[in-house]
Amino acid sequence: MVARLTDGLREESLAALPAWSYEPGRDAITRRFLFTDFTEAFAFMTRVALIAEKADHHPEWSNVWNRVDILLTTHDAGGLSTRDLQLAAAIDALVKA
Ligand SMILES: C[C@H](O)[C@H](O)[C@H]1CNC2=NC(N)=NC(=O)C2=N1
Repeated sequence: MVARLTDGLREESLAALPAWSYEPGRDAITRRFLFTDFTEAFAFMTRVALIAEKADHHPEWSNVWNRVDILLTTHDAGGLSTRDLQLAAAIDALVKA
């Protein structure tokens, strides 16, 4: 099983993911994505879903029209792990492309 990140490692790793916010209450990271409309938002969610399923690591998320809110944490570890950092980086790459 993957381990929760230590405080030091978490701070260091999150410096590489500046678009994400740390949520201490959940030991999670969150990011809001805004698109032009629902079609664009849902297309993004579909791409994230395929990546998440392949990695067997899934976001907690919600969608309202053009907005997608994503929270990443590792349930098996009880907090943030390297699996969340990897998924966050892959999601960032999707919106940068
Ligand atoms: C059995 C399966 O591998 C686990 O339940 C996976 C699935 N997706 C997961 N996603 C997230 N975010 N955290 C997990 O601990 C997790 N565990």
